[in-house]
Amino acid sequence: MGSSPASGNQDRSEGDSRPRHALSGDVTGAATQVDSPATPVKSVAARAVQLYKSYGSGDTAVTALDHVNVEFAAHEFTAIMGPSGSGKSTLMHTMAGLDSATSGDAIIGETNLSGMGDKQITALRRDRLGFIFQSFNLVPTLTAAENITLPSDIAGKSVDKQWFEEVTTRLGLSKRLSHRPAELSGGQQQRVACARALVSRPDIIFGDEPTGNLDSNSSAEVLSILRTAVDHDGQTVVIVTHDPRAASYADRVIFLADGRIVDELREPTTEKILAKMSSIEG
Ligand SMILES: Nc1ncnc2c1ncn2[C@@H]1O[C@H](COP(=O)(O)OP(=O)(O)OP(=O)(O)O)[C@@H](O)[C@H]1O
Repeated sequence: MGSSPASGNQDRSEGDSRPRHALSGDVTGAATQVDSPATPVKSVAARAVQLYKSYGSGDTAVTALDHVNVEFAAHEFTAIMGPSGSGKSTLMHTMAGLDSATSGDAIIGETNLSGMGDKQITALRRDRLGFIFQSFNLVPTLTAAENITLPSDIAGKSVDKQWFEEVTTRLGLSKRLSHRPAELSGGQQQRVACARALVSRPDIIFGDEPTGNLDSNSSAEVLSILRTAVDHDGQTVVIVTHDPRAASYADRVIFLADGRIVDELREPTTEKILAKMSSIEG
């Protein structure tokens, strides 16, 4: 890993032959979807319906999400961007069951999180979602291998050994599995967190600024891991990021401002993202 920094869409040449969506039956986007009657309908991994979140009350109330409607397609990589305070983290956290909405629906697959109790949401997060946080969130007393299998261990699910080996080899962790987080670099720790998210084959991986604490090489590695998971394994990935270069790895970027989705880009490049950001920020 790491010898050839991975690249986002801006570096994908016309002749780029990497499989974009390896699972048959999945389509890449609206442009390919419209004309062909043979194109299957894109399935939705998660959606927000009139999702509303406010903090505080009275004069000090803040609207973090203002009746957001959005779908996250299965087997796609989506990046959420927007100015500071626009509601990115709130959207991701309510979709991922880390925070509850004031009203509206956050739906994972066919499961509506709104109205679910804490225990059910905890189980859903554990069984069906993967998380990658800016601060890695590894357990310091456990080895890399133990951290990777922890969610499955807690859920009482057996880990597919072959898949564990494939993921850890692909992520360049084979020789680091007995190390504790303090013995690993930041980039290695985040690769452990990626392996932890991937190994249980969750319905969706949510990343909250997953490259926020990484240098550019490690960022490129992590983004390339996520890109490969989507292209090669049909994983669904949704990240929040401030970094246009990170967002350029996505299939689609949605832009938030003042708690609303104000724009989106498909096949984004860093340049196109920067242009949208500056028009949104005025
Ligand atoms: N716990 C909270 N209590 C009160 N207000 C909050 C809380 N969390 C978020 N907010 C407010 O909700 C709005 C959206 O916040 P959010 O963190 O979702 O934005 P963001 O786009 O992720 O911002 P950043 O890019 O700075 O992380 C902001 O106005 C913020 O101040």
